[in-house]
Amino acid sequence: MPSTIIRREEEGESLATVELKNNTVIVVLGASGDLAKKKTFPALFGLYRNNFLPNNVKIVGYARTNMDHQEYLKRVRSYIKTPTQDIEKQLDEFCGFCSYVSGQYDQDESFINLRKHVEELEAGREETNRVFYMALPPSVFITVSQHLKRNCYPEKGIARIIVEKPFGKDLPSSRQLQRALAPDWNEDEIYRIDHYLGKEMVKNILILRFGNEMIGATWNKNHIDNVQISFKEPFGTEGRGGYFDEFGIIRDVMQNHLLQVLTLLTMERPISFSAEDIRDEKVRVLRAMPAIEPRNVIIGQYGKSLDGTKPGYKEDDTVPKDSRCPTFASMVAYIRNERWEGVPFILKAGKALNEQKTEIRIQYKDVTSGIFKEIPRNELVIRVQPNESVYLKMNSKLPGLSMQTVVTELDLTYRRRFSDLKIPEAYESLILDALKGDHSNFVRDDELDASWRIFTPLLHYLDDNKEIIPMEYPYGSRGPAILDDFTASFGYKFSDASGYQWPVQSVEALQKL
Ligand SMILES: NC(=O)C1=CN([C@@H]2O[C@H](COP(=O)(O)OP(=O)(O)OC[C@H]3O[C@@H](n4cnc5c(N)ncnc54)[C@H](OP(=O)(O)O)[C@@H]3O)[C@@H](O)[C@H]2O)C=CC1
Ligand SMILES: O=C1O[C@H](COP(=O)(O)O)[C@@H](O)[C@H](O)[C@H]1O
Repeated sequence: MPSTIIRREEEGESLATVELKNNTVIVVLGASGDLAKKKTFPALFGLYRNNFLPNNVKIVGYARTNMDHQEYLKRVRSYIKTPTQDIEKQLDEFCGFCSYVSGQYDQDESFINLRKHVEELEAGREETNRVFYMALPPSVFITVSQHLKRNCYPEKGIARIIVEKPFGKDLPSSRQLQRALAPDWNEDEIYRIDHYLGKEMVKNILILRFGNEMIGATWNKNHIDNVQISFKEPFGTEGRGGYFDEFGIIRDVMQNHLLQVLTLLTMERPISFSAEDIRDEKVRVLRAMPAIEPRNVIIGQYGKSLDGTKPGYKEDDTVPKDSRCPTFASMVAYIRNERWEGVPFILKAGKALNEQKTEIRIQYKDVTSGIFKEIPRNELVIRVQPNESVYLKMNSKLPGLSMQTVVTELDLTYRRRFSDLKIPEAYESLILDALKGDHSNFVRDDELDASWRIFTPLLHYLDDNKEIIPMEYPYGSRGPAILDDFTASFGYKFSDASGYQWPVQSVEALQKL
């Protein structure tokens, strides 16, 4: 009987989009690391619990750490934390198909050893599909991908390689990485993860835009004054200072996560929801964005909290005492096309701020003046996390006999709107996409190139000009003091909205204002 792979090829099915339902081994390289612990294994377990892993799947961990099978399983169990206690049986089943191989990242013998182990697990299978998940530091991406190709590439099945960011530090290093991967892995086999593309509300952007005439019709420079995309974390780089100092907030979250969000917000309607149609439109809009100009950027670095209880960035032992690394940045991107000419897209990202929040705020233009003395602008807010929601801030008449206006909102708060809500973790959704052969939520090579082109001149400018020192902001604040003037200078109007409170307000209290 011919293998299903051969049949599929004969029938003209592209192997790139084949769903791996059977005969699959997933190898997690870097299985002892932080990413594997926090994201990869919990996501694999989440997929298993929901019956989304291929039938009879095997999961192999690979890392340098020496440990025996039992010790490894103990680790895997400790990685998986769920609030319910009823998972013990499922955890036992999950561990039943997990195993571990220890080896080096730069030695053929180690990878030959890995192959032998995988082959034992595959014994009796006609088709041998292998998914390699690189939960590894970028310094070993290339050597590992080369060793995998040489020693572990399946002869009778589909191979896929999932690569984690960072994909380089600038345009030249990203291209170098691309050139190193390209001879061994074709673009169809590579899945570059940007985990923001797996987030529920980020995946919702195209539906909100293209599935609602009301939103679609106003989605342009004629109606939208400015857009803010904000990423805020209430904790510093504690424990990760060594890694972070080499990258900084712009490379860590802006060039990738926030730019991906911006791209989905601004691309034109794709011909279909297929991966290539979506990615073609994303590349087109990225190519219409000029490089970020340094004069449209502010950078900051957190110092001690005002009450002195939280340490400043440079107090971390792994951070150089004279570090100029930005832990906060805000910058403005523009798009030179008919739809967006002149609209500022304000990106803001920071660590050690006052709250945890990722949101998109679309601020509409002022209504024609005349009948209103002062009336706030409409804002459409897409709250990516936490408390996923979409709300449209709008003006309404205050109930009663007067003609007083009040800011209120059309509110789609997910946890109130949907019962039995379970929002999948971004990594669950992305690993499932990779198993399904769906590249829509992964970064294509030309997309990566276009995104680095937008950021590289700024990054080099900041790296080279040693006299540029980030502005200090206190741990736990909203960022550098200049921030509000900066956003206001690009047209953002902050409206205190006369005591606006969400979710409910008393009419009587508002009448007294
Ligand atoms: N469904 C839901 O979950 C809803 C929740 N709400 C909640 O109601 C509250 C108010 O919401 P909303 O009006 O949208 O948001 P906010 O008033 O909290 O913030 C509006 C924007 O203004 C910025 N900002 C805050 N203070 C200033 C300032 N002094 N000068 C200039 N800019 C400033 C914020 O930036 P920055 O982030 O940098 O501080 C943010 O981008 C929030 O807590 C929101 O979460 C409202 C509606 C629905
Ligand atoms: O990629 C990264 O993202 C996280 C934030 O991810 P989130 O899903 O919690 O929003 C960030 O903390 C980290 O510095 C960065 O490398």
